[in-house]
Amino acid sequence: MTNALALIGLTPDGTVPPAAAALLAGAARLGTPVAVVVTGGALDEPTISALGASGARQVLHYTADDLAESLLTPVVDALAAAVESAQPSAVLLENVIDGREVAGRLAVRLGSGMVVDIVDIRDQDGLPVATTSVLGGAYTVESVTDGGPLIATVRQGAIEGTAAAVTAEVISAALPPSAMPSAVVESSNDAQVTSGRPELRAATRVVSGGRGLQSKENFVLVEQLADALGAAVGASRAAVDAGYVPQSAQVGQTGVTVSPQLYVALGISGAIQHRAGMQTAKTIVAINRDPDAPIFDIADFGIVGDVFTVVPQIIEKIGTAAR
Ligand SMILES: Cc1cc2nc3c(=O)[nH]c(=O)nc-3n(C[C@H](O)[C@H](O)[C@H](O)COP(=O)(O)OP(=O)(O)OC[C@H]3O[C@@H](n4cnc5c(N)ncnc54)[C@H](O)[C@@H]3O)c2cc1C
Repeated sequence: MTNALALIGLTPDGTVPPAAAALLAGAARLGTPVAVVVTGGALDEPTISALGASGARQVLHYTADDLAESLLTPVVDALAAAVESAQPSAVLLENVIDGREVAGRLAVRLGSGMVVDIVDIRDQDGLPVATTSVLGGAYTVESVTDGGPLIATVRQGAIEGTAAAVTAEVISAALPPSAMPSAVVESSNDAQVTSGRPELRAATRVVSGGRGLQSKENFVLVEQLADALGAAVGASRAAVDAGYVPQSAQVGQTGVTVSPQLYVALGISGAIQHRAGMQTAKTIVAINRDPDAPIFDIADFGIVGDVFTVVPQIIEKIGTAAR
């Protein structure tokens, strides 16, 4: 059986991130799931167990002395070494900035095909077939590669299910200093986390607000519903441009792409550029006072009404149900 690699970037405190399960589930559809982990030091037992619990049959663990200083180059080196030893049919990475950069550099090194932001992956007669959702979700595209492994970045939340839990076999190797040119990190500061809410891209529930909220003060209603649901807060570009929320919350073509289990759109018309970032959500709920708003074309549940009347009632009901 062929191997399929999943690059697992550990969290700053050394634990296995939630995204690992989806990457390994995708890899398991193609063959034997193999996790590739790059660290500056040893891997501890809980991390190895967690990788096995997420389905990694094998863990290819590379240590790199210059990992903290060399911007991503050691990770590309590690994946190139892993591809050489495991001869996989595919390499899956998270669709985040680092993941896309590593994927691109690896594809150039290997002369392989690369697809970004895939929403599904399957095996067809031993060939990995990756699916992307394009043009605002109006079309799906299936891609294969005709040489080398398929390199793909996977949209968070898009691949459902998990690989069977196993006991992972660990193979460790030290990476020699990279022969490739690399940018060098001279100093860095941790970003301040100012919210206890889930991170937007990885959230299983997202509540987004649009121009229909009418002001920054009113946008608190979106945050209240998000908190009642344990959801992340998103926004349309019109809401961002109007200054209701920072740009980091923008969902859509020029913002972030999300694929949560639940997406609630409040006072959002559903322009194609917004849909491009949320159309693959599993369940879409829209509240809009215009019955002809295009968001209702893709909503699973729609409420025609004023957000300032409907949303407080929903929050109240959620509170009652929780009591
Ligand atoms: C190149 C390009 C890239 C873009 N990228 C993005 C992107 O990444 N993300 C994005 O979102 N947009 C993007 N846009 C903008 C996009 O075209 C729309 O302009 C934007 O999505 C509209 O935001 P909105 O739905 O909040 O506002 P509107 O279109 O103004 O809709 C507001 C909605 O709120 C409803 N409403 C008003 N008051 C209430 C109320 N009290 N209760 C209930 N409903 C109410 C109205 O009926 C209306 O449907 C992009 C545009 C371009 C050209």
